[in-house]
Amino acid sequence: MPKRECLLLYWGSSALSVVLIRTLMQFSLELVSFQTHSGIRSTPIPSPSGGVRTTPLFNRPPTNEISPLNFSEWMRSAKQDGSRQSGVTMPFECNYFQQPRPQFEDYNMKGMLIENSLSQFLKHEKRRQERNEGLVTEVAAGEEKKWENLDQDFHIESPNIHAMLGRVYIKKVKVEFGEGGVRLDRLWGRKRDLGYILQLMSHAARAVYGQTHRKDIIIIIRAARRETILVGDSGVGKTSLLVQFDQGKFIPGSFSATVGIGFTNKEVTVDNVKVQLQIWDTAGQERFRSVTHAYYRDAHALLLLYDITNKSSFDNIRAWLTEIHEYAHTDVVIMLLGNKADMSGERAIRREEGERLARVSLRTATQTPLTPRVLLLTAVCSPSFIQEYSVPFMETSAKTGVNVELAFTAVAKELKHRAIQHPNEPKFQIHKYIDSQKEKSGCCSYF
Ligand SMILES: Nc1nc2c(ncn2[C@@H]2O[C@H](COP(=O)(O)OP(=O)(O)OP(=O)(O)O)[C@@H](O)[C@H]2O)c(=O)[nH]1
Repeated sequence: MPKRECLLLYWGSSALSVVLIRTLMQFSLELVSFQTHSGIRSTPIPSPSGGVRTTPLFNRPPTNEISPLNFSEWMRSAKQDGSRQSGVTMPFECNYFQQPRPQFEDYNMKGMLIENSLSQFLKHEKRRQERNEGLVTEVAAGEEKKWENLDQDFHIESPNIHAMLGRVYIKKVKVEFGEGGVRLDRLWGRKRDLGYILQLMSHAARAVYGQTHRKDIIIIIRAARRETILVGDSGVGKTSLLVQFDQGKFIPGSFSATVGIGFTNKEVTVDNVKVQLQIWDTAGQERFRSVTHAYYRDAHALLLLYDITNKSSFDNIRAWLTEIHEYAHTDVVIMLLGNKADMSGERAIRREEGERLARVSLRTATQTPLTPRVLLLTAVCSPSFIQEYSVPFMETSAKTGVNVELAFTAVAKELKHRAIQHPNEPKFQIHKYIDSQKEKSGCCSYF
């Protein structure tokens, strides 16, 4: 197959880039990788090539805006620039999306170019795989030292690309260029195979260059942090739960309702892999509902809270599930939490009631009312059936911290396993994990 140039555009996920880079190299595509990055919603630019030095590739940032249409020219002029160095990355501003697009307008785009460092990049990735460390963020978090002694010639050995891509969770793919361009969006939240990726690439190429120019291929992928959203009635303790998880403290005192929505970034290490959680704290009050709906769409996980001392917050869980069903993606991880477990003296909802609600919160229960038939159905189902289809449940206390860490860690584990399950690895059983951890910590003795 002849060599072809490829421009890979993506932002948010270094893991995904590794997989795509490997794929593209398989197809003899000469690769130039370019990563865009959200400057507002995340921490400083993660280097997809880990510890590659960040010496500027060029003395000055490119004056012209880079786009698929002027990319070759841009590269040519860049190569003539005497200041070019090898094996480096360079962050630069990229105002790539010129037209207002609501979902992107808050992004301050930054980019980085990885070029000669690619072989090192892949070597690093291979080592990581050998250590069975999965594909998540180590590349981004890599240390400079690891790069020092790597030799240059690297071969991709038996890359199980199909299997790897099968496990990649492409959150949203968007290809949209100028007039007459192809627009491929609303593809988020699905696992895609190699055939699909290649199809997408060819669509993109056609959109930009037409049938006759198939030289360059452009992919734009958004694969962000694992977004987790806290939902539930006002006053159930969503903000307090997040503060407890993030800062390990509980701030007692007068209750001030959340206005709109806020978020916290938190890194959780599961099985030696760092998972970046972006946790969104929503306002429980009805008047903010339309704001929060917009965020459901991008959620990987939803923590649905009620207050064990407040019956109506429990009764409203069904309404929340209906909303989730309507606005969130079908793959979303849902966990039911009965908060304020420290206030057992004022308990209005027994723990078993929470457990039962979680059981009948089967995927279908979001559409089906809780009729006696549904209850009967779940009552006669085997434990394994229930484990597979029920929503994980636990009681928490944002005040004492009971089960708070566990709730988020379980979600992070589930998301990590969904994204990068190794072929020989058994499926992660979130219910079993929660049960085992609860037993270990002896957390629930006072429930
Ligand atoms: N005892 C006890 N009080 C809690 C707990 N969690 C929250 N609270 C209290 O409950 C009140 C409401 O907590 P918030 O965390 O603000 O509730 P919220 O769900 O974020 O409310 P909205 O922002 O309106 O949606 C505050 O006074 C908290 O101190 C808990 O686990 N135990």
